[in-house]
Amino acid sequence: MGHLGALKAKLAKLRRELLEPSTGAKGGPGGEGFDVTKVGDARVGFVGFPSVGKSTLLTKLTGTFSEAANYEFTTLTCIPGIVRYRGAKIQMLDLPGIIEGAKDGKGRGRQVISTARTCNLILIVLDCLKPLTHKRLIEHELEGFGIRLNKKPPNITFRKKDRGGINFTTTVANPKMDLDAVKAVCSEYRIHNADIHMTDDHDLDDLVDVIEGSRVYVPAIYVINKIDQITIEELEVMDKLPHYCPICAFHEWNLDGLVEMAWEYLDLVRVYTKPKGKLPDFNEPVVLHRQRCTVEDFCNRIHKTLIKQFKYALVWGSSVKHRPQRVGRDHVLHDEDIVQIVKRI
Ligand SMILES: Nc1nc2c(ncn2[C@@H]2O[C@H](COP(=O)(O)OP(=O)(O)OP(=O)(O)O)[C@@H](O)[C@H]2O)c(=O)[nH]1
Ligand SMILES: [K+]
Ligand SMILES: [Mg+2]
Repeated sequence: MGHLGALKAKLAKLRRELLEPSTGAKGGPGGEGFDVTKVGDARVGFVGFPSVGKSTLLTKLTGTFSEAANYEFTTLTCIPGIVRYRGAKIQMLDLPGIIEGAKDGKGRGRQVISTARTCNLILIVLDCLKPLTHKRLIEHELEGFGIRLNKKPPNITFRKKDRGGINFTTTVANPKMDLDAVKAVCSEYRIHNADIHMTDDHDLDDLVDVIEGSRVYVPAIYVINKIDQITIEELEVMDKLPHYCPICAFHEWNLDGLVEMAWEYLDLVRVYTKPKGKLPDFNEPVVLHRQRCTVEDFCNRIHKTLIKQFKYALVWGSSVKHRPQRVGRDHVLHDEDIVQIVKRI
């Protein structure tokens, strides 16, 4: 296991070097995405092999035209569109097709994957006639670029020290890694003193991720397109797989289902503002992400300086017992709460 740890760490270091712009033999900034401004409340990127139907999907979902044709690499740049759903504005990005080796500089692969890193959700678009092989290849490309799909950041705390050697503690009964392996990984990174504590059963890859840093954890949906070409029996099998969403972009089958699923995966929280003495504004919710949805986050979205004048907030909704209830800035809001900010005078 120690040997494996050392190898995994070596591999991760080599991968990182390969991706660093300075070492790119072909020149040019390797790690840069397309120059498209982030707008709206969340960003969703379409990643897939050429001609799986990404542009057809963008056009049908957003009404923004993106050229579609039956030859590969029809799309050569990033085409943004917007979907309005439940009061939120969701930016959708059609991207050029990627091929094997994309992350290492093939085609526009790096630009595509760098842009995918900036998304709150990735739609991996697959042609239902060859989904499994393509799925693995795309996952491999994204993972090689530090993107972790449908995964939480590992529950490993890592603290470097000046002395005392490597300390590995865990609450897990039969952990997937032992002290030797942890030491081997650390020594690859020339770390000889550190406290490492693990609460969930993670593996060596997760440890390497924690030490390497700069990983992004993004939800993903496997969008199985062109289901007009398969039988109902085949469709039923695919429909049951986790994170799968079968559609037919061309005939607009199950696009509602896809948007609904995207909404769930984005995990957004809508908060309605209520000016004093007036009815709440239900048309323009403030949209927050579930991980950052305190009253303070809400204030910061309305105005930079609002929190400085903040006295307390009145909240109506499922996050409180009374209606309204007085809460402080740390209070965590729920979807569809109504908030009135009371300022200091
Ligand atoms: N049968 C069928 N064909 C589809 C469907 N969606 C798209 N297509 C066709 O597939 C071909 C490729 O579609 P595009 O939308 O250009 O695919 P893309 O993924 O954007 O392709 P690139 O930009 O080249 O990477 C076109 O001929 C589309 O008409 C579908 O649901 N069913
Ligand atoms: K195409
Ligand atoms: Mg396209």
